[in-house]
Amino acid sequence: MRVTGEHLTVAVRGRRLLSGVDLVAEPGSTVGLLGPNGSGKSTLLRTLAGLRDPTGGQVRLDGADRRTLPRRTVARRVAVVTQQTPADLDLTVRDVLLLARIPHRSRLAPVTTADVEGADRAAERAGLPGYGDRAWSSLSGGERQRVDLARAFLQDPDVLLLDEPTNHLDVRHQLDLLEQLASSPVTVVVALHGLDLAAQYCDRIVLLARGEIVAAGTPAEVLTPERIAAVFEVRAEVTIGADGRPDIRIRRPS
Ligand SMILES: Nc1ncnc2c1ncn2[C@@H]1O[C@H](COP(=O)(O)OP(=O)(O)OP(=O)(O)O)[C@@H](O)[C@H]1O
Repeated sequence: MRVTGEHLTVAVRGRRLLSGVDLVAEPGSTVGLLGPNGSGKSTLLRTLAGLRDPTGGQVRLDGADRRTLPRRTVARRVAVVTQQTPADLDLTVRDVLLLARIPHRSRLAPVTTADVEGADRAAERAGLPGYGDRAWSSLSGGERQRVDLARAFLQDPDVLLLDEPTNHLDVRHQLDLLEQLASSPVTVVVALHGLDLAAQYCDRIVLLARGEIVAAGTPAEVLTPERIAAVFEVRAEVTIGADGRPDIRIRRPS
């Protein structure tokens, strides 16, 4: 499914959080949103996800205005993982995973054994075997994040919108997740802070600063030392590898 943001503007009390942002995520591609703190990455993701209405512009899914599509269709086809999962949910890991199947079940249909088995298998795939009965609130930050991501995949969506999904993950789980995203047929838009990981795994990068797009294109086109210095105010050495992707080394300030 193609995700398009057309000239998206978001303003709150006269302050522009996004200004005329255009973005296209082609079916099956992985698009990375990069930018400094407060540059508008979460606002853009939440707007694409329909969690926030744009003040101007529109979001299209395969060309159709998102607002004209039935809610249930969108809930089935678009999975969202934001940074704002409440910590005090009185739910088990299995309960949280079962939420993924709600848009796929007919109304009032009970949870089936197959649903429960599917949820437990998803926990196992997330590296959390036997965690089904564990209280959600007892999980570590990284474990919660892995369950959240497992829930998104269990939804079997066409589009995944992820806000900093690696921020609690150890390095191996970061790589596992990005491998999974890059190799899946799902269209992914993902906000990331790691320039090196984004460069290695994303098909395209959209670089934001102060609510506007500074650059968009392949990682090699966008992540040049000059642009990294201008936007992030750090010095970086960039070499292009045999695969055409930039290898980014952030230097200690001298
Ligand atoms: N509801 C709101 N009211 C006022 N300002 C807001 C609101 N939501 C976000 N902002 C502001 O909009 C700007 C963009 O925020 P956003 O969370 O989109 O940035 P971000 O790029 O995701 O940042 P980070 O890297 O820190 O997560 C910030 O300056 C933030 O303070």
